This record gives sequence, structure tokens and C-alpha cells, in this order.
Amino acid sequence: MSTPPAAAPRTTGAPRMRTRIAILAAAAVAAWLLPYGLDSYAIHVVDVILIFAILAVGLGLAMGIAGQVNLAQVAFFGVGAYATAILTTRAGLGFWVSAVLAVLATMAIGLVVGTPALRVQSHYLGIVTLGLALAFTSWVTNAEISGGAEGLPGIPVPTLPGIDLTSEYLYYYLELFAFVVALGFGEFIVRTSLGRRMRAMRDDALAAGALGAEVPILRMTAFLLASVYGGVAGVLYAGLIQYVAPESFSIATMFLLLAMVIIGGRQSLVGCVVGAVSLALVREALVDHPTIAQIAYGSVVVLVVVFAPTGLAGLPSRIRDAVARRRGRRGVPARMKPFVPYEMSAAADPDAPAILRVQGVTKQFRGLKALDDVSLDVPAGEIRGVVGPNGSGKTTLFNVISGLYRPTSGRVEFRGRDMTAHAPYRLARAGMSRTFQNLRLFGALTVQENILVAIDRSHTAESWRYLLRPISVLRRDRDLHRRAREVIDRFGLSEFAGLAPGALPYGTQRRVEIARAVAAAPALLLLDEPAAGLNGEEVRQLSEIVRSIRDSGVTVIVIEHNMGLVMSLCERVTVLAGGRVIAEGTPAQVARTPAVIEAYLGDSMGDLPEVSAT
Ligand SMILES: Nc1ncnc2c1ncn2[C@@H]1O[C@H](COP(=O)(O)OP(=O)(O)OP(=O)(O)O)[C@@H](O)[C@H]1O
Repeated sequence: MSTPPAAAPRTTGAPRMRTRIAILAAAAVAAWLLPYGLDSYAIHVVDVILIFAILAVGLGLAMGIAGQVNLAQVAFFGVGAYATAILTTRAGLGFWVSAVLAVLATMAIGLVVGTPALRVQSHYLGIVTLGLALAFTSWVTNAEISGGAEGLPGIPVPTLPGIDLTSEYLYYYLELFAFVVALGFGEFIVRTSLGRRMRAMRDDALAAGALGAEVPILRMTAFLLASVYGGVAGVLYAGLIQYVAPESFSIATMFLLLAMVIIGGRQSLVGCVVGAVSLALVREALVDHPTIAQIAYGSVVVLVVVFAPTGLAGLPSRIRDAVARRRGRRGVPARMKPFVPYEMSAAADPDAPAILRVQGVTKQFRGLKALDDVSLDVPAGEIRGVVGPNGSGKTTLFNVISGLYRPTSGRVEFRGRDMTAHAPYRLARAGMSRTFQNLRLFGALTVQENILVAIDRSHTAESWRYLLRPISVLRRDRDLHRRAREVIDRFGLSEFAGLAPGALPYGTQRRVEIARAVAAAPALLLLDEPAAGLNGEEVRQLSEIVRSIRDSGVTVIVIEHNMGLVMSLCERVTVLAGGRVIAEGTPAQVARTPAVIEAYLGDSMGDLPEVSAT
């Protein structure tokens, strides 16, 4: 048996907070004083580095946090810079008006670039976004309005009352302000609801959707954010250099940017900044040896991916963990505490209307009919078992009900509404929650964050609140944390709250997944083989938990192979074989049905009459 994980060491938040404030204060003073020690060339380099840092944070948000491969960041950068250049030099607009229009133009391009993400992911998305970046470079190189290969000179320096921004020293402070806002805003997103859902989507888009995360809108939001950062960086670049040309926005620059994010640590925005600063300095050192520089970036990226996948930013915690392992485990081993039952809500009404109605559902996979004209009604407040031999279509039925599969024909009605083939997040938001046969916890989120994602019902389209009502975002988040703690305590998981689920024993992970599904406050809970891999005592606890969830007013449908559990827990059982319903009734009734006995005799899991005796 595996050793239980060590509980997270109990540190009070105050000393950590004090250290953070001290580090931030020191960084602020250093940033403020930096220009005093630099000559005019060095301050120019620093100004360029800050622009790359803003670009890297934007790329980090889209790629590292939201998991959207975005090789068009350089095009966003270019659109911001070129739009500023064209609007100021050709249309004669003022710098700041042009800047606002340029960022809006970049956002529009961001939405265009993000559209393929609704259909394709991972390397396919990389190819599509790279294609769009190439199209941009080719357009600016050939278009007359952008000045062709020669580019556009004569961009005016932005003006600010009382500040002479022609001085690169003072321009530094403008950029520093933009950088601090960009990083601070990014961190704000990452640490609250929007960022959490993006990280959940990155880890497992399917599970995130099943928990109510609006995956398509989240993907577009990721591209929109990346484009805003790219646009702002482009505007600052145009104001700094006062000249734009295609080579500044080439694919070589994109790969440099990508290398910055990977080397620094793409899942941490501070890591992206560390990567941007380090690589920009290396680039500066190798400015006369471009070929060597390209080879060096490539080699360093490969080394980082192999030896430090969390990048430079992840190194301190990896070193800390390694030291802790050498010294022996820290803390006390964590144990699950007993589940605290819910208070009984109204007793189940046998005549309650059906909360779920599946009517004549067929699901065909090419030549295979996984479901064949399946119908079932589940009254509110019931615990319904769905059993059947391996491959009989149980999980497919759950996938159709929860919107992961579109049925070939038939209809799914939930809470009186036709919700056939609605997106999983819509069904989740309508009150349906589920677990998966093979656990689908978000591995890079803590147990608490897994629960938080499920509790969160805010709409991604309301993300404008991050800009206009940040305090209300923080207040909501505090409320989500309070509710998450209640769920965690009820499910006896308090010792694991700050740990990654992957480090937990299997039985604990199963409980976390059920807690997460219940945290979504469903009216209907679908449990797919919740007892798989559990020992006898854990199965007993599971039975107690499921009964209590039902007693709190939630309807439960459970797929299970453990017939002892099904017989003792479920009020009614639906039996599937070969994709068809072959029996339905109380456990005792179906156990006596000849068709059921026959179906099970042909299955490797054993014969039903024997297990029904338990
Ligand atoms: N995405 C898919 N593509 C093709 N075939 C599929 C797909 N999903 C399921 N099937 C097939 O549909 C049939 C029913 O599978 P399903 O997983 O629903 O069975 P099950 O009753 O849940 O089995 P088990 O008890 O082993 O989990 C199987 O033959 C399976 O191979």
C-alpha cells in the first residue's frame, strides 16, 4: 500500500505575506532606481526588454494558463505597432487616440485568430496560428499602406503633460507603469475565478466543460487577453522606436518569444517575465552572432523542456521539494476524515415527476450501435443504478445524457426541457453533474481549486468585471473559497486541500471527484463506477455518502459493477446489454429476470444470482 501523502506544512499566512511585501518593495525600489545606473544604450535595451516582458505575459496567459497554443502573438504585437504607425503617420491622428484604436484593432484580430481554437487544439492550433502570423508578415511586407519592406518611419513620440517622453529614461517609467499593470492584472486573473477555469480547461477541457466551464468562450477570452497584451506592447514599441518594419515581427521573433515563455516557465506569469529578461539579455550579448543565437535558444529550450519542465520559475520549488525529500517527508501523514452527512431534506416522493427522461436514444459509432433505442425515466429523488456487462453502453449513455456525445437519434429531457446534445457546460449549469470512470481531476490544480472550479457559476462573458469592478471579483472569490472550505470539510478532505490530487491515494481521489461533482450543487448527479478500485471499507463509506447526497435532495444515477453496492443502494436498476435496456425494476426484480441472468452469464464479471445474494 502506498504511504499517505504528507499534509501540507502548516504555515501562517502572515510571515509569507510579509516576505512577499518585502520582495515587492525591494523590486519596486530597484525598478525605480534602475535608470540612474544605465547609459543611453543600456536604457534602450531595458526599454525593449520591458516590451518583450509584456508580450511574454500575454503569451503566458494564453499558452501557459489557458493551454491555447498561440504562435500569432508576434502578429498581435505587429498589429498594435503597425496600427499605431498607420494611424499616426497616414491618418494624422494623435498618438494616444491611435494607441486606443490600435489595441481595439488587435483585439479584433485576436478574435479572428482565436476562432480556429473552437475547432482545433494543440499542434493543429499551433499550425493554424503560425499560418496567420505568416500571413500578417507577408501582408505588411507587401502592402503599400504599411510601407512595404522598408516599413513606416516618422511615428510621433507620445506626449504626456509635463513629461518629456523623447527621453528614453522617462519612457522607461511609462513602460514600467504599463508592465506593472499588465503583470498585476495577469496575476489577478490567474489567482481568481477566470484564471482557475482557464487552468482547469488547460488540464482537462472535457472535465472542465462537464463542470460548467464555458470552454469555447474561455478559449476566445484567452486569445483576446493575449491580443490586448500584444497590442499594448506594439503601441509602446511604436512609440519607442518611432519606426516599424516587417523584420521586427518575423517568425524568428515569435520563436524568441516562445523560447522566453518556455524557459521562464509558461505556467507562471512571473516565470514568463524571468524568461523574457534572461533571453533578451542573451540576445543582446549575441547580437552580432544571429546564427549562434538561434542555435543557443533552440538548445536551451530543449534542455529546459527535458530537465526543468516547469522552467526557471519552477526551479526553486523543485529544489525545495528535492531537499525536503532528502531530509525525509515534512509534516504529518494526511488522512481522510469521516464524511459529515447532509441534513435530510424532504423525503423522496415516489410519484415525483421525472427529472431525467431519455427517449429512444440511439448512438451509432460507425458500424457499432453502442446504444439502441434506449429509454428511461428517472424520478426526482431516486438513486438509480445502471448495470450491464462490459461494453453494454453504460458510459455511452452517461456521455449522451451529459452532452459529451450527440445521439444519432432520440431525445434527452432534463428538468422538463429538451436538452438533447446541449453543450456539457450548459447541462452542468442547468443542474447536472458527473464523475468519470477514469478519474478526471485537474492535476495541476490543488484539491481546493478543483472544488472551486465546480462551485464557480460566474459567466466568462462577464469578465469585463475584472477591468471595471475588480473589488466585486475579489469579493465573489472570497465567497467561493468559503463555500469550497465547507465542501472540503464535509467530505473530510481538509488535510488535502492544498495538495495536488495526483499525489493522493486512489480512494481519496475518488472522494475528491465526488466532492467536486457535488460542489456544483447539482439536481442530478451521474456517478460512473464510483466504487472502482476502492477497498471494502471505502465502498461502505461511499454508499453512506451517496445516500446522504440523495437525502439532501439530489437525484443520483450510478453506473456500477459492484453488485453488492447496487443491490443495497439503488431503489431501481436499469440493465443494459448490447446497447439495449433488457430489464428495469427494483434490484430484487431485475436479479430474477431471465434475460439479465443470461446476459451476465456471458460476461466475465461473474454471475448475477451469486452477487445478488450479498
Ligand atoms: N468514442 C467511441 N468510439 C467508438 N466506439 C465507442 C466509443 N465509445 C464507446 N464505444 C464503444 O461502444 C460500446 C459501449 O461502450 P461503453 O463504454 O459505453 O460500455 P460500458 O457499458 O460503459 O462498458 P464498461 O463497463 O466496460 O465501462 C463499446 O463497444 C465501445 O467500444
